[in-house]
Amino acid sequence: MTPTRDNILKALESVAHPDGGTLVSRDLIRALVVEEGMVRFVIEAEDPAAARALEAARKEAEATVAALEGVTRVSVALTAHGPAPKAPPRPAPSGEPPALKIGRHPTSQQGKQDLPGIKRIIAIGSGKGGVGKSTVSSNLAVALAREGWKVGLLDADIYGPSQPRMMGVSKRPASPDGKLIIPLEAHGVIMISIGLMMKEDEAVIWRGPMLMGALQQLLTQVQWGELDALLIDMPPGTGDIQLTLCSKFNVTGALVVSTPQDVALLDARKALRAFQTLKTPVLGLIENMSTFICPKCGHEEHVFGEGGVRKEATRLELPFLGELPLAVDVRLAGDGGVPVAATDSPLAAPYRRMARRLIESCS
Ligand SMILES: Nc1ncnc2c1ncn2[C@@H]1O[C@H](COP(=O)(O)OP(=O)(O)OP(=O)(O)O)[C@@H](O)[C@H]1O
Repeated sequence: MTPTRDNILKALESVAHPDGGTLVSRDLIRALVVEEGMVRFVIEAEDPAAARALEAARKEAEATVAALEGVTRVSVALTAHGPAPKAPPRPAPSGEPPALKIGRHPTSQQGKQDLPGIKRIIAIGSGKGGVGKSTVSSNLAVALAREGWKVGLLDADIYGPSQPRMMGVSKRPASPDGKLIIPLEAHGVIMISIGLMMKEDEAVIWRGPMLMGALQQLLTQVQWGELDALLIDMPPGTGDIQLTLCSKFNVTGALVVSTPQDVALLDARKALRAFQTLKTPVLGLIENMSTFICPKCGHEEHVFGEGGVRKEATRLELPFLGELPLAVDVRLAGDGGVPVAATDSPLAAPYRRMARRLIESCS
């Protein structure tokens, strides 16, 4: 059997850290590479002293992996990423926001972190890309704000941050002291996007630890103020952002968006399972692109199938928050920077209903 990344990490869950927990639970395994039978990885300690204390754990990790079926060679290195106390960060010049510390590992936390002043953190995820997760996030944020909630929206979709376009903002957020980031406001929603924090031509290949550091900064360094809910537009699929968010922060719950199409539902199940594994309650399933009503003749077509997400919610005994139609005006509104939920269009109604259902279920 060829060893996989997953079964190596599983095996490493048994290797204890001298200060409690394991190498895996403390998130110290980096750069795990599996090439046929050859396995290489790094155990990254806080500082050189901690690295020395981990030598026995390194040997145990090596032996544990070497004992796995299919492993022919193992190489485990110990590194320390904080060789000397760092100088305090220089404030960014002239009110510029601090650069996201790409490459920085998240500051370790004991237990899950609350965000002061924020009553609820709600992750909006999907299994598959392109099912409308960002469209739903912006419209739901606006609809909740119209219902009287103070709402924040964090666009954490590093693969394609679309909230600046959908919410109609493009300004780089300011930071008078170079540390706290002042969020922007659009359509009654306080927002920040990972896209607004990066220079336009900055091509970044994000690795897990980089993402985690950047996400942690956006959650903790943005001056969110008092919020009834902070909605987080997650990248599609399951990955490091989901893992960091749900394991390091007290996430109230997750909403999962899917189209009724079978393939999208299959992926949505994976996202649901991942949230459940991370012990994050699923607050509801949302069906996007449920039905298409021809604006010319009024004919209704179930382009991606009918009622699939509702059925799935019933099957899994999870709340179903509603169906959202596929409509050209929803796309045009999003492309134009004014979510349809912020307008008087009849298409705002399903988002309003969804917002009311969510508020009800939270009270
Ligand atoms: N209900 C809808 N009616 C019409 N167009 C829609 C609807 N929902 C989403 N779209 C359009 O589909 C495209 C993809 O939507 P969106 O970016 O919200 O999806 P996503 O799941 O966030 O995608 P990604 O995987 O890129 O993050 C966008 O052009 C959006 O305007």
